[in-house]
Amino acid sequence: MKNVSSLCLALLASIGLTILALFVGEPKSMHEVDWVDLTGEATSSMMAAIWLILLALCRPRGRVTTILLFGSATYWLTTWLDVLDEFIAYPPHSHLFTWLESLPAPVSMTLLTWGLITWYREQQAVNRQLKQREHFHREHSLIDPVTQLYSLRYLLIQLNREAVLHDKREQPLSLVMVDIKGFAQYNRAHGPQQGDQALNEVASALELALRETDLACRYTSDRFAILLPDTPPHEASVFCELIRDCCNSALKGALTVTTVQATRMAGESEQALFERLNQQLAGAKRTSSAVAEVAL
Ligand SMILES: Nc1nc2c(ncn2[C@@H]2O[C@H](COP(=O)(O)OP(=O)(O)OP(=O)(O)O)[C@@H](O)[C@H]2O)c(=O)[nH]1
Repeated sequence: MKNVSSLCLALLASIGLTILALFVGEPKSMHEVDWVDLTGEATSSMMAAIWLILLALCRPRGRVTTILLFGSATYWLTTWLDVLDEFIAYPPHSHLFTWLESLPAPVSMTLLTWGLITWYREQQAVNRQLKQREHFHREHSLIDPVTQLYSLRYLLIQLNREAVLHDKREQPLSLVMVDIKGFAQYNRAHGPQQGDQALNEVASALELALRETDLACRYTSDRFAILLPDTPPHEASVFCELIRDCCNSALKGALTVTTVQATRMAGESEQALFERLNQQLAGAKRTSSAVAEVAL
């Protein structure tokens, strides 16, 4: 059990104080006991004991917990002395128990206040850390870990922005899609590390071929998408061929890519645009397989 030593210490202190009280004072007779007072003080003491146990059980070890445990243990001991006071009469010349009942109370309150302030500061630091971690995660989920290109999520954010400009200012907006042919088989034959290397070669080729305003992202496993803002269809078509040649020469004949391009129509949704590109890609792959079969 966490913080069990603090609980044992508090219990030992209460036993010690009880023995000392019995040693110094005289037990009161039953008719001297003020039962209303006793009920109030016993309830306070019980609640203080529950706070102490809960703190010991719930809090992890550390500076804040130590301060809070000391504070609440001291508070519980003062309430315990109040309960004892109901059963034991101290001699008028002995001030020890008067002091013990009065002095630790402000000390315990000061400790508890200090502990709560430190707890608040600790929580603020934890919140800051969590925020930073969440920000880091959000930033990095926009980057594909294998190719270091942007992820599809980032491309969609940018596509949304560009689509607004496209609709408002009638600036043409095109997209190119690149797909590596037979990548699954290449992966099986050469292993995933070689597969990763091929993906990185395509990514580097894309980065070299891109203009400053273009944006390449990893669309899915062996598929890449390139956003070409302010690019009309005929320019996109030239760019599409250029990208295909760049990727093929980067892959040095080990693999080849299929590329297709589409220009966004006014008001066309991102989903419809990608659907059009994927259909074009499927058509292009079918044609190239048919050509390959004829060649064989
Ligand atoms: N090395 C590697 N392989 C991946 C990664 N992500 C997905 N893959 C693999 O890429 C392959 C993609 O398979 P397909 O979509 O069938 O692609 P393909 O074999 O090129 O098929 P076609 O595109 O129709 O020619 C699967 O075998 C995936 O396991 C990755 O990050 N690294």
